[in-house]
Amino acid sequence: MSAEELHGHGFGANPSPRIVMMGLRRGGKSSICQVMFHNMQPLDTLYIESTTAPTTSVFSSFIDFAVMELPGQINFTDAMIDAERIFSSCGALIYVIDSQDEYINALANLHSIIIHAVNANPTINIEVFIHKVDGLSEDFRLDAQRDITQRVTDELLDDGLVNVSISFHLTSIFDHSIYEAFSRVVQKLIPQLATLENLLNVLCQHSGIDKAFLFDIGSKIFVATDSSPLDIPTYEICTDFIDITVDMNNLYAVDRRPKSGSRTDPNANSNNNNNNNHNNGIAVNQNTTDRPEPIPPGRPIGSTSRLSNGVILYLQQMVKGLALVCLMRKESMPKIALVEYNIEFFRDALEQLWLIG
Ligand SMILES: Nc1nc2c(ncn2[C@@H]2O[C@H](COP(=O)(O)OP(=O)(O)OP(=O)(O)O)[C@@H](O)[C@H]2O)c(=O)[nH]1
Repeated sequence: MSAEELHGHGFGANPSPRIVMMGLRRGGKSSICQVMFHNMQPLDTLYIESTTAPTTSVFSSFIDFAVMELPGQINFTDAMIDAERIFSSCGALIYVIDSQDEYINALANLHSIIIHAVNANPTINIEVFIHKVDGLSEDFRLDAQRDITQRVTDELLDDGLVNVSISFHLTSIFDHSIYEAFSRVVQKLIPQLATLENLLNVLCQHSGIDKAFLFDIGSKIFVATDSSPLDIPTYEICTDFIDITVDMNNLYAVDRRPKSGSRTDPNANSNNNNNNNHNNGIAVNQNTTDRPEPIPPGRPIGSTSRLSNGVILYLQQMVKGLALVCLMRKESMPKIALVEYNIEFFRDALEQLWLIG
């Protein structure tokens, strides 16, 4: 792979901050990108072909991201590969390790990549995905994490690299762990994160909400959450609730496109500009003409549901394809008008933050 090939695949043309994804062959990089950003079913990744050239996935959320996957065989000793150019303007390096395979070679490869990355960009976040943990028992997962963390940090210390920002995540495309890990990676790159968390804390405190998330509806990455403890089952319930809400909205959405011959609705157009990337699931295509037209988004999605244990789930779409998802106890339900009143303030604050951000 030449430097031209590397840079010809969108590096430099895409919105920042960028995330670079690397790792040995068959580690699971393409599968992660396909499942996260292209809605591929995890089982279908079995048939993915090996990546031979860099590929970029762009997704637009509170801020815009480009995730670039580099092929497993990239070699930084090749004079044509310019590590400075790859890493200098990227926010995070995700390194994917196949935990079901012998990982000693992967650790050596990771170490040399960290050295190149940190030399080019000392503030880069190194995110190690200990991947495919669905095939390991709970004990083995923790052992693998402990062993990999120990080996990687020892080697960095030996090289005098003490200030490297490095995190380790146990991941699998077969459960929600990959979404949680990616959320953590993305959150570190959002400059307004502390403000978003503060806003969510204030909203929870004043509205009887136990837990609140700000989700990107398209990718199900959570952009921020309040400071109360987070457990995976809660996160899973929220992502399932988003899926159900979007599906239900599809069923009952109104086609707001102007009828043929009628004048274009200017509001529909301006809505479309704002939400173009995130209108999946907001309106159904009922067009009967030959060429499918882009569908302007309908009303923002929203729904409330009560679980069998009495917990209330509440979802409201906010700006930029983001959704606020809250969990409340049933005692908060009589105060739902207050909750919704406070959420309107939250939405205003979010709009202002987005406009000035
Ligand atoms: N069990 C399990 N298998 C996975 C997981 N993620 C990916 N795989 C499988 O791993 C294999 C390799 O995945 P790829 O996504 O092609 O790996 P890659 O790192 O992109 O490989 P190259 O393109 O060769 O660099 C596929 O058969 C996937 O189905 C996971 O979380 N668990």
